[in-house]
Amino acid sequence: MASGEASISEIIRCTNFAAIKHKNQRRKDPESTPYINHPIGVAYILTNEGKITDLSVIQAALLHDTVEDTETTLDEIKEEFGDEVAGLVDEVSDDKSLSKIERKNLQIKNAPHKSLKAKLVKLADKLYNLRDLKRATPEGWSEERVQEYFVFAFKVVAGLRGINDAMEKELDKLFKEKGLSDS
Ligand SMILES: Nc1nc2c(ncn2[C@@H]2O[C@H](COP(=O)(O)OP(=O)(O)O)[C@@H](OP(=O)(O)OP(=O)(O)O)[C@H]2O)c(=O)[nH]1
Ligand SMILES: [Mn+2]
Repeated sequence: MASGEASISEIIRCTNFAAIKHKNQRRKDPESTPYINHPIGVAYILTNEGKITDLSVIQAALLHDTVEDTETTLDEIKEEFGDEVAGLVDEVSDDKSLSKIERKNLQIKNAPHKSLKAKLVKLADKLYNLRDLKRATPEGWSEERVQEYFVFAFKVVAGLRGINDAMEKELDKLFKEKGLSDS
């Protein structure tokens, strides 16, 4: 079998796994969009805009919120998708036993030390979420909370820069609209 065909099968297997894991979860927008739209959209930002075709990065993107937000364990990811993908999912997962403030601060602090592949997933995750915030305000979020998320994302992205011009330019457009800029 050609390697491209093998990758297509792997990507669909991975998408199916994530869809099953997120099946009962919805986004926080007023329409309660199915949660799986987010990991699929993150993977699509990576291929379509980031021009990333590395299989492990795309798999990690599809799986990136399974361990953090569902019952899925890293061992399960390892069993199904191997050590590299499991390592990437681990790198992009917050430790949910910590307080929200601690988790957010750790993301800012740790971003510069992540692997290149994990940084790519994190950039695409933030780009998706900021576009989503622009599209619809999550239920119960004030304008202040939206702005706080932009400021938080800006600080995380500061530690992820210099790796993908296309995604960084798109992020900068959104930051600029919110009065955030590097210079
Ligand atoms: N913009 C937006 N976000 C939504 C929506 N529904 C769910 N989310 C998720 O909410 C998280 C951001 O909300 P917060 O209040 O900051 O975080 P929390 O869910 O962890 O408490 C993101 O998690 P994450 O992907 O793990 O990213 P991050 O928190 O690590 O940045 C995002 O994917 C929605 O409708 N719009
Ligand atoms: Mn996410």
